[in-house]
Amino acid sequence: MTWTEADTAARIAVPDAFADKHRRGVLGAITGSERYPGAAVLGVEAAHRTGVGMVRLIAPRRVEDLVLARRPEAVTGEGRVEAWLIGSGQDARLRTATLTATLEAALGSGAPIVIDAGALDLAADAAGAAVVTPHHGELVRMLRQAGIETDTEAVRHSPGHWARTAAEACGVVVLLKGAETIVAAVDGTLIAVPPATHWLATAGSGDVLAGILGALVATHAGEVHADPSRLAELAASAAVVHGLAAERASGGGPIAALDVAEALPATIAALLER
Ligand SMILES: NC(=O)C1=CN([C@@H]2O[C@H](COP(=O)(O)OP(=O)(O)OC[C@H]3O[C@@H](n4cnc5c(N)ncnc54)[C@H](O)[C@@H]3O)[C@@H](O)[C@H]2O)[C@@H](O)CC1
Ligand SMILES: Nc1ncnc2c1ncn2[C@@H]1O[C@H](COP(=O)(O)OP(=O)(O)O)[C@@H](O)[C@H]1O
Repeated sequence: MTWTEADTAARIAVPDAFADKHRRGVLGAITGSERYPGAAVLGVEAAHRTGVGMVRLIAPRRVEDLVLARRPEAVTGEGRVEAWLIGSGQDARLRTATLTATLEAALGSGAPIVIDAGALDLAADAAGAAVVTPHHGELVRMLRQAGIETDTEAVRHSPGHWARTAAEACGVVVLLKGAETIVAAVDGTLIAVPPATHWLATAGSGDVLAGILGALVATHAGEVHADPSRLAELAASAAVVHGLAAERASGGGPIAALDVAEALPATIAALLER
């Protein structure tokens, strides 16, 4: 199955007269680190520009300061959230015990969760519906952790096969990034995403994708609770929005990751007008 723009437009939660920032959905983001603070900036920016009630960021002070300088809308510290985004801009090898405990609390909360980059090794601890967003190298690491041996060349050759293998082995939705983006549902169903501009192969564009997906999950958290299979559809929708925003930002030329995030509102408006 190939996910279309019409499928994607149907997964955008448009606020109505009864909307308020809490009802629309609050995304909790545990992202960024001293080493990669920018990833948190990119993810929070992308989440706001995709449309979400609120973003609560839990991060070191320097990360908070940088995010707030760009997005004063973000709220820092703990509080009620409908969904989580964790791991972007983190390195599992450098993780402190405090950060591990914070991530484990989010994973154990039962709220739907988007697991990226430096939290992928904790995916098995998710108590609720979970979607992981690895690139090829990260997928190989996840599979190894599950006792399945492969390499990036094999994943590049058969991305659908390896995404499905990881989804079934780990019990999570897998959004496998790369020149070709594929989503594997927990039951092994594959959803193909139309190819995006290759200008997307630039640092931080994956952090933007994670923020888009976080916002889509936070604004559909009730539906995901009722039917966890919805998560794969939201993952495919995030990838389509990401690709369209990249196309719009690029116009045929180079892009920086933040350009993709900035193009999100016009991209979503165009999708809804279809
Ligand atoms: N501005 C920022 O703060 C940025 C932070 N980032 C963060 O940097 C951390 C490390 O991420 P990386 O992916 O760089 O490092 P990783 O340690 O995950 O992997 C990089 C290694 O994996 C290999 N690899 C194999 N297949 C790959 C593929 N398809 N794409 C990319 N690398 C592949 C590369 O050769 C490289 O040696 C993550 O937490 C990420 O979120 C990056 O997103 C870049 C931008
Ligand atoms: N050759 C390519 N063509 C199109 N999109 C690509 C290509 N390579 C990577 N991408 C996309 O760019 C993003 C890169 O994400 P990721 O590898 O996590 O990078 P980063 O960690 O720097 O954010 C993903 O959305 C991926 O699908």
